[in-house]
Amino acid sequence: MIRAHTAADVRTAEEPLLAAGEPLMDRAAFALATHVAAELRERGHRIPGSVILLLVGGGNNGGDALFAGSHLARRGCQVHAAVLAEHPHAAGLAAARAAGVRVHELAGAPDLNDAVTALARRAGVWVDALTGIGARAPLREPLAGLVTALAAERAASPDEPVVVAVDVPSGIGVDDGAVPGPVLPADVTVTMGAAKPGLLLPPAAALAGRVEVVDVGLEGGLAGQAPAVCRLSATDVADLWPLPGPADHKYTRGVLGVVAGSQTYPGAAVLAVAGAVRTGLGMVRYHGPEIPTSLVHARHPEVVTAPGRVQAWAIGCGIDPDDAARAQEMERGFAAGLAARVPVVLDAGGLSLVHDDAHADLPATVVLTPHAGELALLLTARGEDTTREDVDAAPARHARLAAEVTGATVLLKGPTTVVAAPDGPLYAQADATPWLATAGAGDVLAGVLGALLAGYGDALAVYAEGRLAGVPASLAAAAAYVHGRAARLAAGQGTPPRPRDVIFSVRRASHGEDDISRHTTTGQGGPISALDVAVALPAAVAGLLR
Ligand SMILES: NC(=O)C1=CN([C@@H]2O[C@H](COP(=O)(O)OP(=O)(O)OC[C@H]3O[C@@H](n4cnc5c(N)ncnc54)[C@H](O)[C@@H]3O)[C@@H](O)[C@H]2O)[C@@H](O)CC1
Ligand SMILES: [K+]
Repeated sequence: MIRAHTAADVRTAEEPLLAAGEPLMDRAAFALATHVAAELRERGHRIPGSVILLLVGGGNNGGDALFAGSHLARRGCQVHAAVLAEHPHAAGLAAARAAGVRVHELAGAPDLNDAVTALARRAGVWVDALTGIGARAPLREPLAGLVTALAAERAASPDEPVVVAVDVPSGIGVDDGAVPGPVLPADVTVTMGAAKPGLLLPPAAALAGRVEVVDVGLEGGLAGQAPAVCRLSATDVADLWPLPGPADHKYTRGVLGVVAGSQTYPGAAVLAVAGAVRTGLGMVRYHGPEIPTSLVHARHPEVVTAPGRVQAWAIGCGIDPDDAARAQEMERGFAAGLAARVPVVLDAGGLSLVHDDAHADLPATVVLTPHAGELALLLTARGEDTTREDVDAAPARHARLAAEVTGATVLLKGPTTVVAAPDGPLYAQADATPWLATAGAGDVLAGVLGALLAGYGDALAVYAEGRLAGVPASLAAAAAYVHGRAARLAAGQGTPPRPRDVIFSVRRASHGEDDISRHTTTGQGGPISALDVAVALPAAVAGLLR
């Protein structure tokens, strides 16, 4: 699991170490230099003679780069430092000069953008050390204008330079993932001590590239702090996955009640049921009119239509809340789920059930699965005027707000799926592929999540009491992971990139385990349908449990 900690928590953890004279910046700089060298090697460049540009701001972030630059200069690189602050890190500057780094003091220069762009044009690696966790986004001028110019230069450059961000891409919201101004997109972010929330959360996460976490010795200090954002890896999901034992039968494995699909959208029923059945559970009880029931049966003869006890509900895919009969059925399922204190997934039309506060103060075992537009409608209906654009600009904040307003767990769908409970850590899962942006994919996810929640059986009922309210959130993140993994398999892209929790300052050899992700995430893959995703689920789960 990747655990991201806020800037304040990182500072608290580093304080006693700095007081004890621990060389945190030396470790950070050495690891940074090692990663830059590895990037050069990976692109087939020799390290001696490579041209590197450091973009140096006024704080310790700039200090990291200056010390790293001195290591690289000693390894034969031609290192240029564009120093953009009046008072750069003094010891870092001295070390850089002593090692032969060419220092260009450009603070206040009238032709700043031209001067830095000219240096950038000659460099194969740009190290973004303008600001780190000590800065508040957005970047101020003149750095904002400079970053805009550099981003344009990079996009126009025939052989794009590698951009390595130090700690965070300068200008992102470190704690909230906001992108309120210009940011130079990075290929790699080398982050110190622990991942930061903005490296996992959209929209900033998309600007961070691959994230390498450097162990500078903060782990002990951070162990006592709750992470702000988590990202589950395959191992975490496997640990959460309910496995059938020899004594299990269909009822102990979990039964899911599904209210999905309608005359108008019959396919949603098939897809939600396919998602559930192929994720693995004891039984699906489907509630619906003749069409889509006949379609569901044609594809899944194992589905039962007789009402009875269930351990979870999945409600709302392919249902228009204005369809009175279906709306009534949704309401019945929801009320039954709440009364029995079993988990309920509300998707699509099912979200209308919480547009008013008729069911106030929901338990965290109710999981809402909106996309950005649906979340905006829900928040607006609950008195928090919100547009889709607002949600896209700050997905995590709005998911959390919806969780606080309703009490439920909120899984906000998007290229990065964000899960928020009313409290506890957020989850940010980026396991899928853009090929997954296709009709019906969300119906499959509702089925996956419903099956996983049902698989926990009555055990989850205790969480409805408010204890361990974060468990449904971790299961929702696990469902997003498996859904994304199935999509990648279906698209022919292999398994999701393996998040690397900690990369030690000395990088392992290129055949090491850490390189698995590169081999499995190359190829662009190809188009998939929602049903393809459902079909790939058993293999996705099996691969996970291997
Ligand atoms: N936390 C840790 O354990 C470690 C942190 N280190 C580094 O130290 C960094 C934090 O250093 P600092 O606290 O000095 O702060 P930063 O270097 O992040 O930022 C401070 C500098 O940015 C400028 N600034 C602030 N907001 C700005 C804005 N909106 N626009 C333009 N300029 C702005 C300030 O004037 C100052 O010069 C980390 O990001 C990391 O790179 C490492 O050296 C060692 C270990
Ligand atoms: K930076």
